[in-house]
Formats: sequence, C-alpha cells, structure tokens
Amino acid sequence: MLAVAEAQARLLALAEPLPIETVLLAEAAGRFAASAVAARRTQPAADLSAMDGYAIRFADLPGPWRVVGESAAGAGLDRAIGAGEAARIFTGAPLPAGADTILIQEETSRDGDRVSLTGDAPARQGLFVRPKGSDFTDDAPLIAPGARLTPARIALAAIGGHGCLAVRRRPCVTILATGDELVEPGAPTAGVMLPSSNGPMLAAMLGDAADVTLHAIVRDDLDALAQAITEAAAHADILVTIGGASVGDHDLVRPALSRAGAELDFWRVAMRPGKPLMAGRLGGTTVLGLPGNPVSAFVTATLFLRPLVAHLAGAADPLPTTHYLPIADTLPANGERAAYLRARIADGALHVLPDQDSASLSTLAAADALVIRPPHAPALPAAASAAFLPLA
Ligand SMILES: Nc1nc2c(c(=O)[nH]1)N[C@H]1C(S)=C(S)[C@@H](COP(=O)(O)OP(=O)(O)OC[C@H]3O[C@@H](n4cnc5c(N)ncnc54)[C@H](O)[C@@H]3O)O[C@H]1N2
Ligand code: MOO
Repeated sequence: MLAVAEAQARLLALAEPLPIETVLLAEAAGRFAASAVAARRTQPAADLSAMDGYAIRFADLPGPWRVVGESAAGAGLDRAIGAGEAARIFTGAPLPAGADTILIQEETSRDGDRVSLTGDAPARQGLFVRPKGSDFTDDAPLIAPGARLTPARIALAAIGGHGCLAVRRRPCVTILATGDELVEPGAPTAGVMLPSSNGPMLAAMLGDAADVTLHAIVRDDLDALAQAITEAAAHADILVTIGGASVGDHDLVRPALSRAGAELDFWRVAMRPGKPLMAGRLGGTTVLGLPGNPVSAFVTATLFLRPLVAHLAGAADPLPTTHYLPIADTLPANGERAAYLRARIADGALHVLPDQDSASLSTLAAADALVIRPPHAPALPAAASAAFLPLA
C-alpha cells in the first residue's frame, strides 16, 4: 500500500496543468494565476488624504489657517499651499503641493475662510496622509504564479490596472457512480435501494473549481461500466468513479478500466477510510476511482480529487493545508494506515466524534475537521497538539 503523500505525488504527476485562457476579473474567482501579475500603475497615484478635513503644513501648527481652496477625490487643487494656508480636503483627494498633514474636521472649527484647531493637534507630520506608492508601485509583483485568485487578490489585480487575468482552463470533471443498489437522489428507494449521495457530495466539494458532469448511475455490469467509462473519459479531463473499488465480486471498476484501455498507476493507499483508492490514465483523461463508502469518498476527494483539480487549474500548492489545535481527549495509538477522524471544533479544541464508521454521513455532517493520525502514531494525550484539515 502506498503512503498518502506518495500517492498524492503520483496522482499529480499523472497530468499537466491545462492550457491558459484569459478571463474577466468577475469570472476569475477561485481560479489560479497562470502567470505572475505585476502592477500596471502606482497606488496611490499621488499623496492622498485618508480623512475629511483640512490639508495644512505641520510647521504652521497650532494655526489658525486661511482656507484657499478645495481638493476632492478625483480632482485636486491647482495651486500650492503657502505659510498659514489650508485647503479643504476630502477622503481620497490628492494632497495639494506644500501641504504635508491633515487636520480632521472634527478637531477644527470653521468661520468663513478661517479654520482653527479646537481639538487635538495632529501628533506628527504626515498624519492621515497616504503617501504615493504606499500600497505598491508600478511594476511591483502583485500575485505570484499559481496563487489562488481570492476576492482580495482579484481586488488587488483590479486596482493594479488589470481588467482580466490569465488563468488555466477550468477542468471538466465527470462523476460516475456505480452500484446496483443506487438510485438517483430524490428517486423512490424500494427495498434495500439507496440514493447515490456521493454524486451530489462530490459535485458540491468541487463547487466552481471545475465544470462538473454527474453521469447517470451505472449498474454492476462489466460491459456497461467499461462502455460508460470509455464514453465519459472522452469528454473529461478527470473521470471520477465511485464505488466498486474494493475486492468484492461486484467491484468491477478495476476490470472495467482495464477493459476500457486505462493504465492503472496505483490501487490502495495506506489510509483509513479510503484504502481502495485507485488512479490511472485513460487517453488524455486522469481517472480517479474513489471507494463507495460515503466518508471514504469524502476523505479521498479531500486529499486527492480536490488537489488534482487544483493542480490541473494551475495551483502552485494544490494540497490541503494542515492546521493544528489541541485535542480534547486522549487518542489511542494508530495502526499502519493514516487515519482521518471526524471531529468538532469547540472551545479551541478538537473533539473527535464517537462514531467513525465510514458509512456514517450524520457524523460527517456534524464534523468541522478531519484529525490526521499518521501511520503508527503513538497515543496522543489530551491537550496535545493535533494536525487537522478544516472542513468547509
Ligand atoms: N473483504 C474486503 N472488503 C472490503 C474491503 C477490503 O479490503 N476487503 N475494503 C473495505 C473498504 S476500506 C471500503 S472503503 C469499501 C469500498 O468499497 P467499494 O469502493 O468497492 O464500494 P462499494 O462496495 O461499491 O460500496 C461500498 C458502500 O458504499 C455505498 N455506496 C457506494 N456508492 C455510493 C454512492 N454513490 N452513494 C452512497 N453510497 C454509496 C454502498 O452501498 C456500500 O454500502 O469496501 C470495504 N470492503
Ligand atoms: O477504508 Mo474504507 O475506506 O474502510 O472505509
């Protein structure tokens, strides 16, 4: 059995990031910068006031001053401030030449063209002035290649003078659930039939990171499965199968992949849940076979599917980030497989939930975190720091 990190590395090595396209900023959310983004302007473009008030020379304190004009955002004042002079100024407006400090209007009183200090004087020269280029200067690096385009980075690109950005094409992912016991979500469940909960769960986990197609459920029939895999792979960058990954007589995904001509790279990873995970290539498509147990599918999608999608989309760091918090109660020593335990975060600690059955969706839905227990980890005493993945 492969270690989790080794299996992740092998999976990501199966496929290259997708071709580059240019998208409007409004469509860039959640994607990754395909190249470095540099500033096309200086921000602020001039010394600006950070407050509504009066622009003065610090040397003229404590005033009073004669107001000689006004500077508003987007306009400015076409003359310099001399000794004893002030300009009425508003937030975001350019500082007139000669002025160096802002008096906020709450600390002043105005009488005609005369303004005097009635409250606290500015404590230093330059107070409430945003100097030119204090955010960034022209040509400064703003976004590193492979960085996720978060709302803040999209704003940074916009203020840096960009209307669109180079990103990788969004991966097309087809999700194909297999099993004679499955019906589509919402359909009647006669006898021992059950709804395919994994399809909508995985689609939700990918969100807008991928163009997701949910394939119709495929029966446990080798020919039907091989044919469905062949057809689905022709239209997908990533084909995800669910179920049929283990060793039972009805676990047909491996033989069906082989019949379809896929090359399997690995099968079985030293993790719990999620052991029967498999990955390979079929033509230009990366195939990821997830185990059918709902929690196994969730955990393997967290550790493998989402990183694979991010890798194809050009992420520099596609793997999930590990966080740390104290554990509320002692955890026993772990076995040979890395364990991912559903836990709640309360009072700044991780509370591992009692039912860790890999079919228990109610425990999964109650969890905020997956506590990571490395292979052969010794017992962890209460209050010790534990690694976890937060669940969104
Ligand atoms: N003798 C062994 N039996 C099993 C082993 C093993 O090593 N030896 N591994 C176990 C592990 S670990 C897992 S995980 C499961 C994986 O099984 P499969 O991937 O073959 O999945 P199925 O057998 O098709 O289904 C398992 C379980 O999940 C339910 N399921 C399947 N698809 C869905 C879906 N789309 N939505 C909701 N639920 C689904 C299915 O009904 C089964 O209950 O194998 C163990 N067995
Ligand atoms: O490892 Mo399976 O994934 O027991 O649930």
